[in-house]
Amino acid sequence: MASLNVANGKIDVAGGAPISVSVHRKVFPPVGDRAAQLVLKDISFEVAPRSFLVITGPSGCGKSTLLNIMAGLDRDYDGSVDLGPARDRLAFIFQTPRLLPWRTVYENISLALPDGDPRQSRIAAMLERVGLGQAMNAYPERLSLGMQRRAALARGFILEPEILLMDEPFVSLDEQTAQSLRDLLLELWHSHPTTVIFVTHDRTEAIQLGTRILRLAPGKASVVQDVTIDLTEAQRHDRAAVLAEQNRIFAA
Ligand SMILES: Nc1ncnc2c1ncn2[C@@H]1O[C@H](COP(=O)(O)OP(=O)(O)OP(=O)(O)O)[C@@H](O)[C@H]1O
Repeated sequence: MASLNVANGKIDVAGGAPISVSVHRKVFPPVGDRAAQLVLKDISFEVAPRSFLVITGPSGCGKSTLLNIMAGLDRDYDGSVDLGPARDRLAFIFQTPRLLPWRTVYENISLALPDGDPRQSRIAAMLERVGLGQAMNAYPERLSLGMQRRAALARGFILEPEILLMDEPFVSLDEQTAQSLRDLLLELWHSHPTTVIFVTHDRTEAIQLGTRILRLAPGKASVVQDVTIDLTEAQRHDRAAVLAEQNRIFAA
């Protein structure tokens, strides 16, 4: 298994097989009066194991479509995705937390695992870790959206995935709650190293989280920018450093 070394706040990634993505064309067929739409064209990239790739760009540029293709949820495209041996250890955290309302928080996490799986014994600790120790026997309707998203993080990380796909998981939260969830995600990622592919339209979030950013643009159907983010953990929490990086990247 690859190792993750955290030294001086920087993350060095080593070992494992990269993910390889090559989408020649993704076209949505015509719907009603709407003509067929070319959404993705000639997109090829590799993702290093244990890296944190952010796919960003404005609404409608094709971020979710690309993520769904990578997840195998959309197979109607021209191209190929090779997740390597990690393909069997994949988790997906969606924009909506997707908790079953008739199950407690604990049961929602438990249902993600087979009966008798040794990871079942780690659920309570994981819920403590994400700040839901007091809420594990509550039903989702009693939780705030931020707490539901903590539960979704717990359900994703309890699987100990090799690949974690996340589609705008912190959207529609107030900034303080979103920031606390971003901090939690980075903590979980450091202690449970995995390849993360994270979709967001939020440029600040992209820079705070990613080790690399792929930017899509509306109407282009392809990657317009592919940049490495080389910030320390301290810099990721420093507004001025994030803003400077934001100007460097997105002004280009
Ligand atoms: N099932 C579908 N059928 C037809 N068109 C679709 C379908 N899903 C997405 N599209 C269109 O494809 C384009 C890209 O959509 P996609 O959801 O991938 O964008 P996005 O960048 O993730 O946007 P957002 O941030 O708003 O979720 C949009 O124009 C959208 O309307």
